[in-house]
Amino acid sequence: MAATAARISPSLRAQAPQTTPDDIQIDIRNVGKVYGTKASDDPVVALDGVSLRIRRGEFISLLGPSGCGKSTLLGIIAGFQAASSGQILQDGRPIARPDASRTVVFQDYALFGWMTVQQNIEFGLKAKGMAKAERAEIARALIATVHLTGFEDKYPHQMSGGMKQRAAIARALAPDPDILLMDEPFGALDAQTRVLLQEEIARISSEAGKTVIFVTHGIDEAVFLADRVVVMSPRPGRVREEVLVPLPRPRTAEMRSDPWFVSTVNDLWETLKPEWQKGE
Ligand SMILES: Nc1ncnc2c1ncn2[C@@H]1O[C@H](COP(=O)(O)OP(=O)(O)OP(=O)(O)O)[C@@H](O)[C@H]1O
Repeated sequence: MAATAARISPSLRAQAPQTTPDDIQIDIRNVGKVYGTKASDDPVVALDGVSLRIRRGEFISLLGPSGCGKSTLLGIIAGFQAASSGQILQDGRPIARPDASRTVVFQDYALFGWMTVQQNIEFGLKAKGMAKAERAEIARALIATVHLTGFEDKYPHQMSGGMKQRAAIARALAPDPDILLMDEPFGALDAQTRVLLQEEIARISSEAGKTVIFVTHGIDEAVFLADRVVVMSPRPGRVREEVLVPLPRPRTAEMRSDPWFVSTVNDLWETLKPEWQKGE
């Protein structure tokens, strides 16, 4: 079963937003996932009894050691795969398949190599039958949002990792999804680019008012970005604890030296270190 809120101090708990049923956008109910259920396979229990309720507009970081089921959970929320038990509701309806209300940003950018930045961003809109002028305008605005103006006609191989990930974020935002799912999106980037993109995704997600679920191994990244950090246990993945982040928005670089930020990152590291070491 999910252990919840063990780390939330009474003073922070008082600051936690009051949640009404209408605010809940994603309701993860006792979800389990077992891989390899054929007789010839050794079953792998990736998730066991995960329950989590996510508010509209909330930024959730899913943090945990390698193999704890973070990507599996994200994939079930996306609709790419089914849960073995339990269910996930979006606005009260079970998620059964991928749809444009939830888009995903992956670590490896997943851009089409034969398309320019502009074409990549327009791709989903074109598939929906949107007129050329309208989709070009949406793409132009998003290109400006992710600071790629001037690179519209570049192909992915002509850009750095950080630029490709900006383009991938713009492409994910193009259909105007309600929910943005991000699976270690900055994992392949160098440390400096990572920090810059963290600040940008914090800005973009609050400006756009999206619900974001952000999978990461990075403790400081998880805390810097989130309204709530959900810490998962080693496999089988369960919700082990949750940390409410009281830092105001917009998040700024100086907050990384805020005493609460520093001590929370250190506490989480102390908690997770033995598991990280075991997983090495
Ligand atoms: N298609 C699959 N078939 C069998 N086992 C799988 C499959 N996908 C994932 N697993 C196993 O399920 C467990 C959870 O994997 P998952 O990728 O969800 O974890 P994760 O927390 O995202 O890991 P990482 O941080 O390393 O990406 C792992 O033990 C993994 O080997």
